[in-house]
Amino acid sequence: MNIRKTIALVAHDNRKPDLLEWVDYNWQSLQGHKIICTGTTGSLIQEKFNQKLKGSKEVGPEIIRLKSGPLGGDQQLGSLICTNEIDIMIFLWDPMEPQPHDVDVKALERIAVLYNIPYASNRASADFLISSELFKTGYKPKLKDYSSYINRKI
Ligand SMILES: O=C(CO)COP(=O)(O)O
Repeated sequence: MNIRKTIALVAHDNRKPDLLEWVDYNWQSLQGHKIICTGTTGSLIQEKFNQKLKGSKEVGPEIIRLKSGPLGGDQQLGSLICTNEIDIMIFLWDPMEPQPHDVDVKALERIAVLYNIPYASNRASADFLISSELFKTGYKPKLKDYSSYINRKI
């Protein structure tokens, strides 16, 4: 990944206030990067940047909104991870409430682990991630070699 990173930001409804507070605190560190969100999270983060930059000449980060999570947004995000288009994911999922698309959530988490992208699922991890020296530099996650699986005899 380059210095300019593509960062996925996603939160379930009960965790959106947490994520917005985190963005509010870290918005300057997010400037210059590209942000990809599921639909509703993306609208709220866009609003947050509009608020932060109101009356300033500075422009906010590019924010791309996918579909809302339950409507396929998690799957779209997983697909972007498979094609190496996401460098980092911060996904504050709700540990207290089942979601209609729990299977999609699980699939997204699995793909994030499979592709070894830095992934934070709570605020403390997100804090460590954004304050890491590696956040400011290029970094290449090491990928496991799956060639023996791909070339297996069937
Ligand atoms: O459900 C989500 C992630 O699983 C988030 O979707 P929204 O950002 O559209 O609320």
